[in-house]
Amino acid sequence: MPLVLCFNPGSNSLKFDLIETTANQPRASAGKRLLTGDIDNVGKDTTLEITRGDQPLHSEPLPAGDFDAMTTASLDALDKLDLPKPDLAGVRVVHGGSDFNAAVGIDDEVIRKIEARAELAPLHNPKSVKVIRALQQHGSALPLACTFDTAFHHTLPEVAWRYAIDYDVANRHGIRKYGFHGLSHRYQLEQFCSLSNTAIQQANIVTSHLESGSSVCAIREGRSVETSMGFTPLEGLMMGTRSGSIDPAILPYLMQHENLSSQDALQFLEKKSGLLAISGQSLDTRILRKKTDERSLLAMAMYAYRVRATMGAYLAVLGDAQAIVFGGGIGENTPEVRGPILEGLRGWGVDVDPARNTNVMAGDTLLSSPASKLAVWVIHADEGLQLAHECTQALQ
Ligand SMILES: Nc1ncnc2c1ncn2[C@@H]1O[C@H](COP(=O)(O)OP(=O)(O)O)[C@@H](O)[C@H]1O
Ligand SMILES: CC(=O)OP(=O)(O)O
Ligand SMILES: [Mg+2]
Repeated sequence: MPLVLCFNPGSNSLKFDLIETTANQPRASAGKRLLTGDIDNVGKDTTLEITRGDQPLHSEPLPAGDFDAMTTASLDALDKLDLPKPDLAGVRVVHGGSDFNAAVGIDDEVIRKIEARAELAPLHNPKSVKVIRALQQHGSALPLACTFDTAFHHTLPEVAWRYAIDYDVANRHGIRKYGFHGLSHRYQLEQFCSLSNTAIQQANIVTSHLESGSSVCAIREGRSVETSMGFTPLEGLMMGTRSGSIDPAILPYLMQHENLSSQDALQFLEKKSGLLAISGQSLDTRILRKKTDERSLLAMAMYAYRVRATMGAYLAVLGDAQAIVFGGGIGENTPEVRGPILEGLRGWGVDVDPARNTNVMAGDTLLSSPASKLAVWVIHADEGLQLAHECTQALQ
């Protein structure tokens, strides 16, 4: 019964879980979560919250610090609680490039490769390295493994991963679509198959991971064949603070007319765009869904519109699909976003009672009616369970 301590450094948050797995469990959802920890808004004064189910175990204010300091504070807090000792630790890494198609044990060479990809995932990869270094220095001497968002998308066909730019330049620089949120899309796929009694090889579905970072994935016969994030996690949908896809000509135009360096321009698109830029108030849909001012409503409508347009495109990619799945903090908990998407997909045979959509918040639920040609599921996209599962397999 390996006990796995998993760290998930996101763009804004550090989440961790203590999860009991079994060496030969069939899928991630078989893992058992003993507790979960959450530090939101890393970089500002913040709070570490540790909970077991709904029960608070520990709450501690933390001064502003980076992801290494947050990891050390989490490990210290866990040491003080009377808990069984973990057997291994796992870390989510966003960008593994073409180097990794499965979870691996961590050594210096793995860390070097993660660092080499930092330029392509500046909001993520450096944070994973900070978490890994803090784990190595903590003295608990846990075996360490990591797993990669990009791994699930290794099956993309070339028509999907290749950009229509100079063939040789693209090859020389490894410029291609990699795709992200693979832990979440894989978890949703396997959970959909388990709940609907579908064999993985027969699953043709569209999954969505809708949070601060957001992406959609088309899955044919159980394999990722198209996804909305690309060379970096900036492409695709509108996100909390990220623009998603825009006309690339906007970038040099902005650099010239707003006098921005390439780094400033990237910051503009990664940190100062998305829901935050349009609403002018918040990147968080928990706040925006309660607002009634014009710009907050526009931000929510634009977010939903882009998900709907991408899901529609991916239904065309698949040709024939059984289901769409909503996952992630927004996908699971925001009927205001799901509503216009479901309305827009009526022509594909989606039949969901609007009252049912309004009432479903979280949990693994079939949203659509039995008459719906395309099933609609809400599935709790549990990156922690997937991380624990994959890291256990890597260190077996
Ligand atoms: N319970 C919830 N209800 C509604 N929205 C949520 C909920 N939890 C998260 N969200 C949405 O997801 C976002 C946080 O995403 P998260 O994945 O925690 O961030 P990160 O990008 O750091 O991984 C919030 O800003 C909010 O828009
Ligand atoms: C890849 C990515 O955007 O991750 P997150 O949603 O955790 O920021
Ligand atoms: Mg996340």
